[in-house]
This record gives sequence, structure tokens and C-alpha cells, in this order.
Amino acid sequence: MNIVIVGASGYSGAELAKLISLHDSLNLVGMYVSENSLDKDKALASLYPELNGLVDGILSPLTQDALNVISQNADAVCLCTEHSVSVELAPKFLAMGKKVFDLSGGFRLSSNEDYENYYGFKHTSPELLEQAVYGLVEWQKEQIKNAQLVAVPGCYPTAALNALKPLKQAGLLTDDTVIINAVSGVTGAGRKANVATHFCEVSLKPYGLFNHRHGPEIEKYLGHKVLFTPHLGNFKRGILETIYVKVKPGTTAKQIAASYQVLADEPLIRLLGDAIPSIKGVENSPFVDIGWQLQGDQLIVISAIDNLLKGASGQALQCINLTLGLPAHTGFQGVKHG
Ligand SMILES: NC(=O)C1=CN([C@@H]2O[C@H](COP(=O)(O)OP(=O)(O)OC[C@H]3O[C@@H](n4cnc5c(N)ncnc54)[C@H](OP(=O)(O)O)[C@@H]3O)[C@@H](O)[C@H]2O)C=CC1
Ligand SMILES: CC(=O)N[C@@H](CCC(=O)OP(=O)(O)O)C(=O)O
Repeated sequence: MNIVIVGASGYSGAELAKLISLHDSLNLVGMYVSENSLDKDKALASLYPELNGLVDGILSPLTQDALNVISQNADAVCLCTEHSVSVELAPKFLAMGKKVFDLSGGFRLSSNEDYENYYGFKHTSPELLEQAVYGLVEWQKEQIKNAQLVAVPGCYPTAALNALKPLKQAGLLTDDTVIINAVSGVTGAGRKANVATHFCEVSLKPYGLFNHRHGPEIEKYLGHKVLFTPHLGNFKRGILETIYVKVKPGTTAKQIAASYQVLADEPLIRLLGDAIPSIKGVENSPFVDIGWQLQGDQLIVISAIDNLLKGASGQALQCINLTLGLPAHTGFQGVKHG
């Protein structure tokens, strides 16, 4: 499959360029940035020296000529761009007959109203919201296989949904709101300079109280009320979520463990039981680590991922693999078959 990355100079784009370059069945045929980008015509490895010898390409401006080239040489386009940019670009590539894997939140929610409320813009292609398939790999394999437009899930929702869907599916949750406290490393905010993510300014701190866009995303794909509070932590990559769940009275530890068995054969999910996941355990790796402890009817679930791998580029690669008929974990170094 010939693949193009738009937004290749960003954190998720560069990570995806590396994964695609190392993959036996994928050719990276183009890496693009905006037309007037300060990084146009630079080698990606000049921005990320760790990619020297791994990714050779140059970052090209996304001009009309570039769109013509893409229409000729690509089978699929990965959009590692900001939400509103993805919403503008996806219809163009779909009209060319390309498969589109969008890492932004531009196609994850249901209606224009959601976009006005949580993203602050009017959706210009609301008809695509129904067509888009949510790329939560472990739960949507069949749908992803044939999708033309995949909405790759958000980083925080990936950690939360894999931790909570087994419990929901087993009918163990009460109607109480599930409380999710999450901490992310600073790469989660992207590469662009910003005072809030400046080295001297970052300090462990919550943000987005009651209105972060990942709250409705988690609720939509869990089918349950949540209260989601993200925090920015002073580390580079990784997400750790501590999730407070009221389970039905009388629920046993054995029932909780049994519910997680639905994920037991998934190569990128590691069920830790009563051991506690950490950022250190997942950074630079494509895994989701899930641990839990029960006391009475109060369950605490901890979920950890690398935001740029399972939370973005790694999950995008899993989706690409599925559309090629390959096992979802193909191309991740050192991951054993399930
Ligand atoms: N970082 C993370 O952990 C995660 C990010 N995401 C989502 O993935 C997307 C990318 O995130 P991230 O990698 O962090 O973002 P970055 O800010 O690091 O990178 C954005 C990229 O898009 C390029 N770009 C901006 N405008 C345009 C345009 N009009 N046309 C083409 N390229 C453009 C930028 O280059 P330039 O400005 O020089 O043109 C840059 O290459 C976002 O939607 C983000 O919300 C999802 C999950 C996790
Ligand atoms: C630390 C930080 O700022 N994180 C980002 C979320 C990561 C992300 O890019 O979210 P999407 O998956 O929805 O694109 C934020 O809270 O906006």
C-alpha cells in the first residue's frame, strides 16, 4: 500500500512515518506540511535526528500540484493534522478514491452540534460523520477492515475505553457516573510552540474541566456517563488514567477479572490484574496496560498508554493493517502474536 502522511512534521506524523518506513507491506510515498510551512523542503530527519537512517524523505508543501501527485501515487492518506484541517482535507482525498485515516477528532463525534459545542467550529462535511468508522481497534475490527474513512480515536479515549468497555459489556457498571482522572505528557499537545506547553510553564495541572472534547467521545463509544478530567504532566510522553467505578453490589473480583478476558488475546493489551500500570511501563511502546483493584463495590481501574503510539500513530497503523487484511499488530517490533 502506498501511503502519504499530511502533517508529517508533527509529533504523531513523525512517529507514523517511522512506523510506516519500518513496515514490510507499506511504502511511504509522500510527507506533507502546509503550503507555507517553515519546515517545507526540509528532511524530516533534520527535525528529528533520531530518524536519521530510518526515514529518508523530505517534507513537501501541500500545494495543488502536490494534491495532483497524491491523486496519482497514493492508495491511502493519513491526516496527522489539527481537527479543522482534517475536516477540510478528508473530503478531497475521499473524492480521489483514497482511504483516509484521520488522527484528529474531526470525524469522531455524531453531529454538527457536537462540533460547535466541543470543538468550536461548524463541521463542513457532517454527512461524513455517519460514514466514518471509529478506529478503536480491539472493538471494531470488522468495521475498520472495509472502511474508507477511519476516525482514529483520541489518546485519552483509547486508554479509557479499553479499560471500561469490558466492564460495561459484562453488565457490571451501576448507573453512576464513572470518574476518569487522566494525566498526559506534553507531546499530547503537539509540536507547535505554545506558552502553556513551554518548558518553564508546564506544571502538573488539570485543564478542560467539564468541557474537554474527549468526555463526549468516551461517552459515545462507551454508552455510559463519565466525568473526565485531563491533567498536563511535566513529562514528554505517555498517559495514565485512574478511573473510579461503582460496580453492582455483590460483584466479585473473579467477575471483574472474567470481564477483562474479552481482551486477553489482544496482542497490544496487557492485563495486569491487581498490579498497577505506570507511564514507564508503556512509554515508547504500543501497548495498553490495564490494572484494577476492588474494595466492596468500589473499583479502581488504571490504564496506561503511550499517547503517540497506541494513542495516535500506533493505533492508526493497526487500522491500516486491518484494511490490508493483516493482523492488526503487524509491524510493531517485538510484539508477539495473540
Ligand atoms: N499528539 C498526540 O498525542 C495526539 C494527537 N492527536 C491528533 O493528531 C493530530 C496531529 O497531532 P500532533 O502530531 O500532536 O500535531 P502537531 O501540531 O505536532 O503537528 C501538526 C502537523 O500538521 C501540519 N499542518 C498544519 N496545518 C496544515 C495544513 N493546512 N496542511 C497540511 N499540514 C498542516 C504541521 O506542519 P506545519 O504547521 O509546519 O504546516 C504539522 O506537521 C491532531 O488533530 C491531534 O489532535 C491524536 C491523538 C494523540
Ligand atoms: C496534553 C494535551 O494537550 N492533550 C490533548 C489531547 C491529545 C490530542 O491530540 O487529542 P485528540 O486525540 O482529540 O486529537 C488535548 O487535551 O487537547
